Amino acid sequence: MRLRHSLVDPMKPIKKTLPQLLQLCLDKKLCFASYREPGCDIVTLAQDGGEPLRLSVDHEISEQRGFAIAPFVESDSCRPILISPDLISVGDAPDESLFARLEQFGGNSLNGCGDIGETYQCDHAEYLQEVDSLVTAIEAGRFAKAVLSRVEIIRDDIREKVVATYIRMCARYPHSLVYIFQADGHLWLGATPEILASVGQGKLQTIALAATRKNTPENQKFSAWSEKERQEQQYVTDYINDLLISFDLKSVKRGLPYPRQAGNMLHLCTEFSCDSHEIGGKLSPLLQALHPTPAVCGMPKEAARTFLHGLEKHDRQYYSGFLGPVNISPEQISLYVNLRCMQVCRGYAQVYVGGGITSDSVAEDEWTETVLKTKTILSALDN
Ligand SMILES: C=C(O[C@H]1C=CC=C(C(=O)O)[C@@H]1O)C(=O)O
Repeated sequence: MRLRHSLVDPMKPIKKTLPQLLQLCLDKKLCFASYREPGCDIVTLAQDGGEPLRLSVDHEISEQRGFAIAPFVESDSCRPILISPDLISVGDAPDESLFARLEQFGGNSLNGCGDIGETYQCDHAEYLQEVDSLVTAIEAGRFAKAVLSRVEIIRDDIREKVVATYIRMCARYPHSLVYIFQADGHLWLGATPEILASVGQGKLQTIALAATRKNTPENQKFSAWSEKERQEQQYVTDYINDLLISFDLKSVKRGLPYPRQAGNMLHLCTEFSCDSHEIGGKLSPLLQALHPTPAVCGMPKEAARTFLHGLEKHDRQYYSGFLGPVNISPEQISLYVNLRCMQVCRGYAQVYVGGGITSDSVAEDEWTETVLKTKTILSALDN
């Protein structure tokens, strides 16, 4: 009897894949990030050495190169950091040689999912009460809008599912920045639709994004959106508009609001752009003034921030901070607000969601909206 030739040539090494590259970065406890911007290839970058660069106010972001991550509020366990690109892989078929190089890279036992201790998870009834106390404060004239957030804890060890979830999210959310990063004791992944600031091809761009509906053909028409929803987004538009004027940017162009897709949802969006030369190569002062916008904090900013600080019992950490690639492609910066995201820890994971509250908010509807937002991550986690 003659044996048939095997279809696999035993002498030819089997090509390794992007999921294997990402798993190697996780297992070696490297500082790394992988991301996919709308319409672009997946980019993976890894750093040789276990600690990311800590960013401070002295670092002008446009002079850096790497994947930048900034928290909502800086703390000892959550700092603004930059992962350096000692190795870059573009696309989903990484070159074989990258695996050998990665094997030589040094990681850090502190990287990867730490056990930071579960964050406070407020339940349905408590969330409704928090919305009501915000509405009361708004009616008393303390501020006009505040963005309340909460955490949903998954009591399961999902570390083995992280890479597959990220790959699924890349396929499912073509309109979002999809990312995974591991650094400084943190492991996060997310799919965010909100550009905070992007610079490239001579343009600076940002958007005012707020108000949420399910993605249906009817909701894709601006006319379907209520006065409450339009007002909720208008606060963000006015804030960004005034801020760009205060920076004396003369070439600012502003579009009309339209419903913009974000996974299974739509948000109202107004696009802003101006000539990037007007900021004279200095993006950091603008970022510091811009962030957090009323899409994640409130209006006026300080009054809302102070009230939220007293109300929310969890630490937002990197949720509603911002992150993205800085000069990975030359002179191209894309920073997104960190929404629709999950922090992976040893034995559990935490999904962060929030929503804008105004005087017309109905507490139960606000809860339902946050449940919808958790689905961005949870549906990709399951299958
Ligand atoms: C704060 C979040 O979303 C913001 C962005 C778009 C729509 C929002 C809203 O409808 O409230 C939020 O302002 C979040 O997803 O956690």
